[in-house]
Amino acid sequence: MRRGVWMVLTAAFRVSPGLAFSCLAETIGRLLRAATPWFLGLFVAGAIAADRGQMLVAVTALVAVSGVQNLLGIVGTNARIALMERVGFDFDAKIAELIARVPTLEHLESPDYLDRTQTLRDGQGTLGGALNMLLNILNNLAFATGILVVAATADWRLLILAALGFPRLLTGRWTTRWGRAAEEESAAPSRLTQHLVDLVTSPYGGAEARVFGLRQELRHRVRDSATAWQRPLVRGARKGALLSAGISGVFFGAAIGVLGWMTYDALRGAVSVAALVVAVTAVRGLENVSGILTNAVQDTARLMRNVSRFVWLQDYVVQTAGGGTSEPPEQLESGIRLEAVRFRHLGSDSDAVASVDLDLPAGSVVALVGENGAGKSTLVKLLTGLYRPSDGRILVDGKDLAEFDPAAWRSRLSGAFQDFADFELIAREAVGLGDLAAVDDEPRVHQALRDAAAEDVLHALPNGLSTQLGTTWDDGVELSGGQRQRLAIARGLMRHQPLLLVLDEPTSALDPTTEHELFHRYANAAHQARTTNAITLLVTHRFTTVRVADLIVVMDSGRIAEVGTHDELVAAGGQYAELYDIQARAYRLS
Ligand SMILES: Nc1ncnc2c1ncn2[C@@H]1O[C@H](COP(=O)(O)OP(=O)(O)OP(=O)(O)O)[C@@H](O)[C@H]1O
Repeated sequence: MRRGVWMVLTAAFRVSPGLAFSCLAETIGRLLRAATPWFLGLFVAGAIAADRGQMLVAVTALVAVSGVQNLLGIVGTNARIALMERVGFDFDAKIAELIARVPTLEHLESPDYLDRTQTLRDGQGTLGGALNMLLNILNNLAFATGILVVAATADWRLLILAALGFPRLLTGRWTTRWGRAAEEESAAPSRLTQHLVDLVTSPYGGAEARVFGLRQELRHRVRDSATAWQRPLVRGARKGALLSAGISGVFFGAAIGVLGWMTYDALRGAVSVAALVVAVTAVRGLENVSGILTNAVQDTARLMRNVSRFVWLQDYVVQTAGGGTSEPPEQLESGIRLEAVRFRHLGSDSDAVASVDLDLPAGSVVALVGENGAGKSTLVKLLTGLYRPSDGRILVDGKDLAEFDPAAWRSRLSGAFQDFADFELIAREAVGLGDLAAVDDEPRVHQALRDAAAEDVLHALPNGLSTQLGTTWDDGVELSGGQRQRLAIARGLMRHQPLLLVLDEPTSALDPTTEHELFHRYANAAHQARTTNAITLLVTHRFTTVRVADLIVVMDSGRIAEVGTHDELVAAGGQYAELYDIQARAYRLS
């Protein structure tokens, strides 16, 4: 809890010390407001004693308190709004930075992680809101403390009234529990109402509703589910209101008793009239004290819920962000070797990659084939450092991949993936981002487009490389799935001389002939550029496109089923030969 509060406070003072101090103006204003009964008492005492000086001082103080409190309120509120926004942005930036700092991808596939980060992202504003809550708590506590001090100095009996509000503090928990139970009870009907409303208002559902004459029926169902949704909430709110009214009744009953007792003492001269005036004017404030404390407890719990998600993300990043510090080699000497590499996805009960031993020689073109779910993409993610092996080692020129700085290793990779990112930027950037340093280098971008056989995509763009992609933007154009994929491939070919070029089914949206042609291009380019000793790894489940690879690796259920050249594997008559034959025949038939 302390860490959360400290985090919000330090963020506020770091983002803008001036605004952070200005927020305290509101708190001072609340303290002044709490002192109002005391000045009123001073005024009445002056009036009784016919002390004009005291009356003047008291009136001046009352007017000043009211004016200054308003002024401080305005300064504080404006500062609070500006600061909330800035703290919110500061946390947004931190969340994005923290998420990006995790070098692997496993977390992005974990339901628990996704649930938590989704809530965190949904509630990004609420981290700015956490500051708001903190300031509310501070201001309200300042008022409560002020009014308690004023009451205690006026007459001890007023503290009985303050104490009588405390049942509210205890019953606050019941109200929260009722509220939560009501929310749970109404969650399903609420979703149903939303679903029915969507059905009626969406073009597809709307069409069926009309064709099948369901409009009347759906209207009744919406009404019934909306009633079922609201009923528990209304019931919960009514119970809470009744309880609160009961506590207020007890409080005001006691207040009448205490004030009557004090009036009796005042008539006897045992209590000053000033104290009586303070008591009368402080009653309302004293009733609020318990409400303020109840809210403070509830707001603190909400604040901690918001901040604790951020603290969780920070801790998670610290736990997972480890990695080596070594630099990868400039050029591969022997290649990459996998030794008994095993990987299991979080929450899965079987290995996606099971004890794989494999040599990828430097300078080779390797094709990784296998049926859906064989483990190809998982192996690629292990090689690119996006997953860490559950067991075993990946050696790059004999050195464990885990020893390399993850960012340095990734800077020496290049590739295109089946789940490619769809950058809605101008075309030059959408390709050039493959090598950030060359993002504005048009000749390089053109070369990458040529290498990816994507020149024809460029011809389809009205403003060439300056065309905005994505129709949600002004003058943006929409490309087909295949065109977008070719731009992604071009992006993957931007980086010069990577140590490992991975093409993980980047051609899945293309027809087999184009894929075949593209792979020939890559293989030729890789063979010509052998001086760099880079490994080109092409992943596909189309066996017919991989003949030219130096090495074909067949995966099956997470294991290496076969390794060899096309001729060797065909001669072996195993899985590759069989599947190659089936696919080649199907291809010839089509
Ligand atoms: N995020 C994940 N969580 C749990 N299991 C996963 C996850 N991703 C993949 N798997 C499982 O791991 C196994 C290997 O998947 P992988 O994506 O590596 O296969 P693949 O050979 O690339 O398949 P495809 O050709 O369909 O792309 C499959 O059984 C798959 O269901």
